[in-house]
Amino acid sequence: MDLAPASRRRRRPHRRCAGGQLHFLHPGMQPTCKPPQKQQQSKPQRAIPLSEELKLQRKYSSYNLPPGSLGFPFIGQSISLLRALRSNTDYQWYQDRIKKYGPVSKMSVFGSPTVLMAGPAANHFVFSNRDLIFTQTKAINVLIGRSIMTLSGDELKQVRSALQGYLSPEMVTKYIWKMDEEVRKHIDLNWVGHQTVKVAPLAKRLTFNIISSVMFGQGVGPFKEALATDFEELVRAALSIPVNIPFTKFNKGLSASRRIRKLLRRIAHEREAAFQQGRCGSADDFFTYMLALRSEGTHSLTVEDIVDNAILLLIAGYETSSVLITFLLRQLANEPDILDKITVEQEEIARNKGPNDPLTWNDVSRMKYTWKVAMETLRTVPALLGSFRTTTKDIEYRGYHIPKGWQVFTAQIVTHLDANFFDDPSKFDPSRFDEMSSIPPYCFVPFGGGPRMCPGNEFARTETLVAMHYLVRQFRWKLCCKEEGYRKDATPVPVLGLPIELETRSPPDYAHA
Ligand code: HEM
Repeated sequence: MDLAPASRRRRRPHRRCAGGQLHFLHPGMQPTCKPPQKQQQSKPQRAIPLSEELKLQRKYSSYNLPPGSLGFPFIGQSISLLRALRSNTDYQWYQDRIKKYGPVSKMSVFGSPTVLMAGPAANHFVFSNRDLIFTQTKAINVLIGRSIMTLSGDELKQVRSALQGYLSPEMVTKYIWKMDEEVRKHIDLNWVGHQTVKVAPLAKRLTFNIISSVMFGQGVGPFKEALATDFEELVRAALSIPVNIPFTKFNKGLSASRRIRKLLRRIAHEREAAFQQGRCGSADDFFTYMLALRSEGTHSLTVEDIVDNAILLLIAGYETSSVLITFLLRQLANEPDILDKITVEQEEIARNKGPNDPLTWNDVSRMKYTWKVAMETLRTVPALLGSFRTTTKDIEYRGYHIPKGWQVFTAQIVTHLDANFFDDPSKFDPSRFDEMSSIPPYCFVPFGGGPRMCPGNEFARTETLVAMHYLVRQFRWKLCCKEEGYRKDATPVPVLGLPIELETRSPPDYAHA
């Protein structure tokens, strides 16, 4: 079976199905949860057939496994967790488990024995333990190839440092004008003159356009539409069962992956030639940046590897940021006072600029209040569920043994909504970020933490603030369906896509020239 171009080339580090998106895609911590107590280990449910459970008990007879049950073979707790995510009751689901078993419990999700860990100390452990690696779905491995997510050792260090460099504030300063240009174009085309718009798909389109314009420059111009559709297909397939039968999601994803790869490979080779002839500089696009680093000996990635990482970066970047923009707009529809304060901040920044001057890094650095509102949005609706890892050897956490090959999982929402760390946690209150130092480490983790913390956080902050600058100055909006809820798939999605009624606020004197 021809799975994918990437699959022919390389070994896969591991192929456990985690059933999630990029599960992708902070020190001196004292554990805040109580130590494990015998009475917390309530009677294990006898859902798993006796022989299986006996096998397991025999295999790990000398282990002190965490309390909890692995449930039915293969299914385990997957269905009940998925149901909780879909109905947006996952916080309660985690709380029920924590109440029953304590902050460390075993279960089985998405085909693997998994240890759920709760609390800031658990976050710290998962983010920084060297014996844990990113959990990957087989589908993601096949579709995306040998990206940073699958690397280890020196290769991982090299790629991580290259990607971090490309997404660093110094680089964002150089390409922020492209974000500005894409936001203005997007608003002119999709928002101006419309009475209602659907925010979720538009935000996705906007963040896709921004990241593809920053990473590939004009190279994808004529192919942008097709590329966006192919990426949608790829993301859908990343969550599917990896069986290559015609017309399945996975099969369509494979075809999309081949088309994306073909286009990006061509652009990469063109850039390689231009770079060798001194016709482009390292800040021009992602490929030239990576080729320039290679020529300095910083890494030794092939063009094929660079293409794999470009695909990963694009996927990691656009889905998550679009969730943040969508939920910011959703929140602001119900918070006129907060919206007014944001508008004042943005008008102040606009006052000293010409109508067509793009926003600069300095401008964005002054959008402090707007970013607090964005952080509060990420606290209450994290763009990613949390972090999944897989153990590379038997490990120990708080006296419990976790066997090699098991998954560990921490959910962001568990600390984000914990009243021990955030007063009145269900209240939307951006002022809690006035003093960042008042938030204990590893409690607010929308971008993860430790050595694998999101390298795209500055990129995400900048594009979100640029988008908010133009949207809040130009429009006011109301939710078409006041009670519209949201479900969590790989990322949170408003059930109807968040249709809003738009009202134009002021003459668009800063619209795209
Ligand atoms: C609001 C927007 C974003 C959020 C909330 C977010 C969140 C995260 C989180 C939580 C992780 C770590 C997951 C883990 O530890 O399991 C992560 C990793 C990652 N993110 Fe982001 N992210 C965002 C935007 C971006 C953007 C814009 C980019 C790129 C342009 C990006 C690129 C990456 C990459 C490459 C990784 C993997 C890092 C590694 O493997 O070491 N992210 N992200």
